[in-house]
Amino acid sequence: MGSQTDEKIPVIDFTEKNLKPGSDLWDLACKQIRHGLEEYGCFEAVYDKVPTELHNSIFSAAKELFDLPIETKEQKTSNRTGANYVGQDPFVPLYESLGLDNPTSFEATESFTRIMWPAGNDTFRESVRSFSKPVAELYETATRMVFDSYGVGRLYDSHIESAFYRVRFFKYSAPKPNESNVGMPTHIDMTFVTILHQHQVEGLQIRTKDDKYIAVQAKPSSFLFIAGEGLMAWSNDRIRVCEHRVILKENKGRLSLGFYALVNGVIKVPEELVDEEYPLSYKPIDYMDFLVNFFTNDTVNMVYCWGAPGIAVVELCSGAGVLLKLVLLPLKTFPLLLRLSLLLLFCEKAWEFHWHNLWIGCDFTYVVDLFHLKSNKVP
Ligand SMILES: O=C(O)CCC(=O)C(=O)O
Ligand SMILES: [Fe+2]
Repeated sequence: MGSQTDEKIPVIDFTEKNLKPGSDLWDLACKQIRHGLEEYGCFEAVYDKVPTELHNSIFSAAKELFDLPIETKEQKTSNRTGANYVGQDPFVPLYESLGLDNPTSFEATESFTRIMWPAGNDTFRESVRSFSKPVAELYETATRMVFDSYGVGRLYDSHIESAFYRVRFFKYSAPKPNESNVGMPTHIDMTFVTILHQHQVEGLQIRTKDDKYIAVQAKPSSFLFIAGEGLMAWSNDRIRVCEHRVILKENKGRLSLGFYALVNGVIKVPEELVDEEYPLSYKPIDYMDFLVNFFTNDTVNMVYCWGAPGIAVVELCSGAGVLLKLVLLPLKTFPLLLRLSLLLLFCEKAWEFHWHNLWIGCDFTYVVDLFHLKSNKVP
């Protein structure tokens, strides 16, 4: 299960000067994007508005941020849900991450920077802003193409007006000998769209429909546009939500960035996307409410697995937008009574969350029904 494949994700060249709405090149790119999103939940954008110097400066900024003491990184920086620091987590021991809201705004980046560095850090602030502006433009152009490709360009302006952006910095430490090299297990993002940008050390992998993984190369000009649950719901399930993971094969530490596009409003399936083949699948979703509910309900859902050599505990909530966590613990850690109560808790949660397609393999790799928008589904 989960072997690698040489299949290729569609690559769209955004450096092409003639890529203008209405041109043949634009129409072709729209088709390729739609194919990428429907088949893989993603496509790769080649983009030159983040030159190598900027690529290097944003990752130096990321490094400087992660080098701060944990207590500094743990401070509250935003009133929005899901921007908080995640780290020192036994479920994802190699992983650390931190979100910065409104990364194109001077005020927001200055306020974040002053919380982290009370004496100020103009280089950090300006690196974040200079990186986020062109990436926001990339998001906007690519999203216009997505809307055009479904014939709903009329809805594009209002969508962009309600967009809300966040940058999330990711850091992975190199696995120690005998430690798992899973940086982040397979999951989906609760964003509308995430644009991922890697630095030097590869690790990002995309899960295909037939349960193979495509490794995404780390190049300064490469940005991976991945569909979160929001875009999947908006498209009435035509677009596949992108399942992805991070595996650290190079035995080196790794930095990466996520540009999150969220929606400050209601996601509603456009009427053009409802037909006999795709009957309406989602009720309107107040997206911020959906995130707030998810994170504040403090859902700790455990999946318990009997049998040697261990016990798998999957927790479905964390502040990072990380939706799935896995840990292996020796069976002897759990006395019989605790095992029984975990099993009961699991059955109850499985029922509550409609995990229809849950299974756990004997090697403790697993797939849980990952989706969180179940309560918004039209029955
Ligand atoms: O590190 C990466 O490239 C991706 C991280 C990720 O998918 C996540 O934290 O949701
Ligand atoms: Fe992710």
